[in-house]
Amino acid sequence: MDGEGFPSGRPALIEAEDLWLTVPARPSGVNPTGNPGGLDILSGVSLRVGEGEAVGIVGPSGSGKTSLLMLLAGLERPTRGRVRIAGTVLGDLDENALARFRRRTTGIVFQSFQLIPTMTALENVLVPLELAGRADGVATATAALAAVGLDGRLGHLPTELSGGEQQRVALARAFVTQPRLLLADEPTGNLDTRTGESVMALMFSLQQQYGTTLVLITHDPALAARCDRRLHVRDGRVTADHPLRRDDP
Ligand SMILES: Nc1ncnc2c1ncn2[C@@H]1O[C@H](COP(=O)(O)OP(=O)(O)OP(=O)(O)O)[C@@H](O)[C@H]1O
Repeated sequence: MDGEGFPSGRPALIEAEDLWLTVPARPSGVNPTGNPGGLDILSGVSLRVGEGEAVGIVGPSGSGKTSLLMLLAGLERPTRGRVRIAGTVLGDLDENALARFRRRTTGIVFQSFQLIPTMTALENVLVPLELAGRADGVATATAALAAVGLDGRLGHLPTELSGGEQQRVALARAFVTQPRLLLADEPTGNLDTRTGESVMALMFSLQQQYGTTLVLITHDPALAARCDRRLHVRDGRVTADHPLRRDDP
């Protein structure tokens, strides 16, 4: 199927149409996708995600999940096709406008936390607030860290925090500007099972509290099952789209 999916009954926050991502063919000339002009990482992916919806993206390693997320984040541009987030077509924006739009609209959480190593927990969470020109930065960042249970770790550097604590700082940083969209790429991939579960409980709780739209890449079926919908990606295509939790009939 083409990934248009089930109507969620909510206004769309993400509308992606016929996304292709093609990279130059490998020097060996061997190209499993059969495109002589290059290697198709994504092949005509279309999807709509409703405001406030949580979508789990599952699929084999190398199927294109992270690449799709990068296009939705505007961190990569598609070779063909269009991404519209909250009514804005990302391809219409130059790099500066795109960065501003992303700061206003999108939070991102990665498997490897991606905290700035020379900054304390508080300073890491302050970064998006300062970029947004917020005068209330310290109080807001402190409250965000308290909300993830880290009010006792404000002055700690990432190396002085456990993996679960680092990911909670990353969640605080992602949510502190209350973005409409949160993109998460295997956020529990580097955590043990129990820590991963508590980080995920926190992420879903913040997502529901703020009504954030969530796109979550995961290899964990239990995590995908906590989403409203589950998209299967295989060989650069969306091959199935299942409604789950709240949209179940
Ligand atoms: N810039 C690039 N140049 C060439 N190939 C790339 C590039 N980026 C990604 N790929 C290839 O595209 C395919 C999809 O990669 P992607 O990281 O999106 O997969 P994934 O589904 O997220 O995998 P995983 O579950 O292992 O993280 C892979 O085969 C990868 O090697």
